[in-house]
Amino acid sequence: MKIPFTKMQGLGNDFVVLDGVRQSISLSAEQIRRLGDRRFGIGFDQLLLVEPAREAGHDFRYRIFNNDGSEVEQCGNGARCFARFVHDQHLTDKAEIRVETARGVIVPKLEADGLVSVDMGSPRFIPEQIPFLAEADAIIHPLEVAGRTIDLTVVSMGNPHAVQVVDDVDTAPVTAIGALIEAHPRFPARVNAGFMQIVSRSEIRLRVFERGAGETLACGTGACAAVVAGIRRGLLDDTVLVHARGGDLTIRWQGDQSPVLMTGPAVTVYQGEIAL
Ligand SMILES: N[C@H](CCC[C@H](N)C(=O)O)C(=O)O
Repeated sequence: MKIPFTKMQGLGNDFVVLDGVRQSISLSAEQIRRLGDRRFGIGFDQLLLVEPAREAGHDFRYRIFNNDGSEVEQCGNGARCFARFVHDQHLTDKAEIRVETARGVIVPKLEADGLVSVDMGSPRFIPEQIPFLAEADAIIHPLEVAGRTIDLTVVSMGNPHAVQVVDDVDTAPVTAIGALIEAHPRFPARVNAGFMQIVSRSEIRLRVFERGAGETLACGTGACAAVVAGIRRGLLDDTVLVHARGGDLTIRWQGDQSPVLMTGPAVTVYQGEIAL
């Protein structure tokens, strides 16, 4: 069976996007892994599947699969590419769309300047909501990793994030320590590991070792989680420029249960079709 696909990227975090509205698509984890293979398949960090909404008042459903085939709750860079895709494919003419995800509704909006802004919903901190094994919410949770104690701030943006502050992201042990945090037993569903360097109260540099994908050039939910973590720690103001290795995002959060707002690019690279 041949299926059409669109290759997209948000700050170098790359995606294959499939239209599950005009055609019913069901892929096994093995098929997703094969499509995601950068030599034997198309290659992507995540696969995004667009589906019809299940509830009235919503425009679409959005499913996200990591490169390792795992289905996950949320993807920030993917949300911007999703919005660009459904607009360019004429699946909607709305600039602002309401999208169902596994953990709530997000609202991407195509901006006049070509960027895409997304209301990513409110962050969650209660350990069971991350999920993270801990007695109670705390701004900093010490975690034993490879004989070291690392101070983590844990945040759910629908998907789980563990954020630490480092002096220099360029020299931080992202691959070695990120992999150990991702698989740490206190994160029963694994976790995305963020490494944040504070440049000023309105600017950070960030690298993320993503659950199920390894280090990516940018992580949208990781940027949201890092800014929320920095604000909770009293290190950042409510609007922050985030420098990822693939480019910049602007993240805004005004605390408590207010939503996290993310703005950044979404780019179509090419279209193709592939035999499954
Ligand atoms: N690896 C993530 C999903 C993709 C998130 C990232 N690509 C983003 O832009 O938010 C997870 O397993 O929760």
